[in-house]
Amino acid sequence: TTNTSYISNDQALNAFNDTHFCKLDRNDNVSPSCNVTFNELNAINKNIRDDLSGLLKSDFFKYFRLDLYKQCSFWDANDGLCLNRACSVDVVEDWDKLPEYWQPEILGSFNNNTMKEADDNDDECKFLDQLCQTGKKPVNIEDTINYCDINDFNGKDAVLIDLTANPERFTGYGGKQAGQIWSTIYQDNCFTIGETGESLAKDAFYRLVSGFHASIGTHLSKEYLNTKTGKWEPNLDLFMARIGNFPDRVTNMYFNYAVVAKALWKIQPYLPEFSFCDLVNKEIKNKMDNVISQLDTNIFNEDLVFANDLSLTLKDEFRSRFKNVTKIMDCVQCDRCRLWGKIQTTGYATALKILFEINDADEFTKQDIVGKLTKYELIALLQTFGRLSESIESVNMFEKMYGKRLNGTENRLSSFFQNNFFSILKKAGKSIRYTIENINNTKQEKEENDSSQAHAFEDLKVPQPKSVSKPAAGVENKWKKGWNTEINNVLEAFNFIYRSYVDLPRNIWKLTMTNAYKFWNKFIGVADYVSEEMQEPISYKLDIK
Ligand SMILES: Cc1cc2nc3c(=O)[nH]c(=O)nc-3n(C[C@H](O)[C@H](O)[C@H](O)COP(=O)(O)OP(=O)(O)OC[C@H]3O[C@@H](n4cnc5c(N)ncnc54)[C@H](O)[C@@H]3O)c2cc1C
Repeated sequence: TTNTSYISNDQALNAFNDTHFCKLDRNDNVSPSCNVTFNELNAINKNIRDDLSGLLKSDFFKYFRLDLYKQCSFWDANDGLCLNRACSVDVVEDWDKLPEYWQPEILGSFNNNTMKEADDNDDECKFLDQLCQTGKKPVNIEDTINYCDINDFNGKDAVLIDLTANPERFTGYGGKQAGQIWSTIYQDNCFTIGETGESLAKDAFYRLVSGFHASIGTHLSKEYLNTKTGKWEPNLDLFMARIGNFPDRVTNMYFNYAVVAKALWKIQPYLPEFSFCDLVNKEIKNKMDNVISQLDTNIFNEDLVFANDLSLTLKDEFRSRFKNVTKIMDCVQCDRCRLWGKIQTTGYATALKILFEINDADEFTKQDIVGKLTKYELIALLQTFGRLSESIESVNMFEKMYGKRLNGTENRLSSFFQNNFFSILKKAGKSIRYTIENINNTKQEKEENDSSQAHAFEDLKVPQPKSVSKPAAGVENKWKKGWNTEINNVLEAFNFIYRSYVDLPRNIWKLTMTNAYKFWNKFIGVADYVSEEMQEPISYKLDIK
């Protein structure tokens, strides 16, 4: 069910006492299988951001090829079609602007059923489903090591998509259909093998799915369509309702980051053998090297996942279940969501293949597996890492927004508590007390002075001066000051009451609009969203001095 994105006064007051965003200790390790803390991953991510973004925008990595309209094999998916413009994908039509290796005549070879066959005379760049390895030819792709269906990318109905023109963001897709996809994916975690003692594999599977889900939620919260302004902007409330209030979901995104990062780290030794076609080869390799050299082996320990006798059978089950997850993407009824869903599940599938299939293998098999990686698996791997990198950056951005809001709330609340009517009365009480106390003190001081003088004169045996009957000038001033304070306090209190009445219609209007928004969103079936301004608790809006 959708969590409400409205922050009530009570919640804000609780938040006032609880400044710990996501309730995570950033110095803790991300998981038992990751020897790295949240802070360390944040630091790594900061260092690689620029190179990674540059890489993903390069001509080599920014295009993806996919059969977007593959039949959903799980159920009749005619239900819940997303008709929003934001759900659609723009496919490439102006081919002239594309680099040579994406031209239709070269791409045309994809539609050829013989494309996977080795051909000694072929230009290496034409083997676009393989990584164009120099001196190596594509070989038969075995399906016993794959965690996804790698044929999704070379079917005759596959289209080429510029990912930079189709960013993953809020689409309005949701409701029963999206819920059905997610629950089917989570149900895939019901392993039949290794009920006991193998919880790490199940745990890893759940974390992968949940981290993927949370990462999507983070992107759609970061690029949310503000229907009032027509601008794409971050929506803190949506983020908190979907992810920020669930530390485990945030953790699972970091876990996924560690998994994919480790897979990239593992292919680094083979990087010199990759050939990304002459034009971009050097530049891409340099950038990839810059990114991967910031990672290290401690990020994730894949050896722990399948660690006992059951491991082989469990690994098979894990593989086929994850393959199912990638297939379920065909049932997503929003093109843009399906595209990014497919890319990311393929990215995770590729990471799992690299992590688990080359683990105990000899050097020849390792090279063979990495050598057989298809271009689309590599693009998906890097793009998925890019998505996770952005998710982590977004978590930190939302944390700052949350802190700012909290400070704002804190100031407004403390200003409210300092200046509300009762405080003013309390202050007034204090100042009355202060005035009376002052008068008493002055009296006491005077008496003490008189008596001490008496003692002194007694000691000196000289006649005592007569006591002064008129109040001293300082006491008179304090009376006057106290009186003025009282008048000011009364005026302030009246002003406050007056402002409350003036603001009342505006607050009633806001309350009505907030509920109308919620009702409308529910009626048209989009996420329960109330615009930022509407969400602001009304009591904060009272501009009390
Ligand atoms: C493959 C796929 C891709 C999508 N891509 C996009 C997109 O690009 N843009 C877009 O706007 N929408 C996208 N959606 C829709 C989006 O994911 C949500 O389904 C939708 O916004 C409705 O959200 P919701 O709050 O109803 O709960 P949902 O996100 O649908 O979640 C259903 C239930 O799962 C549980 N849950 C939620 N998050 C987690 C988590 N991280 N870990 C564990 N449990 C969790 C909660 O109990 C929740 O009620 C996509 C959906 C799918 C299936």
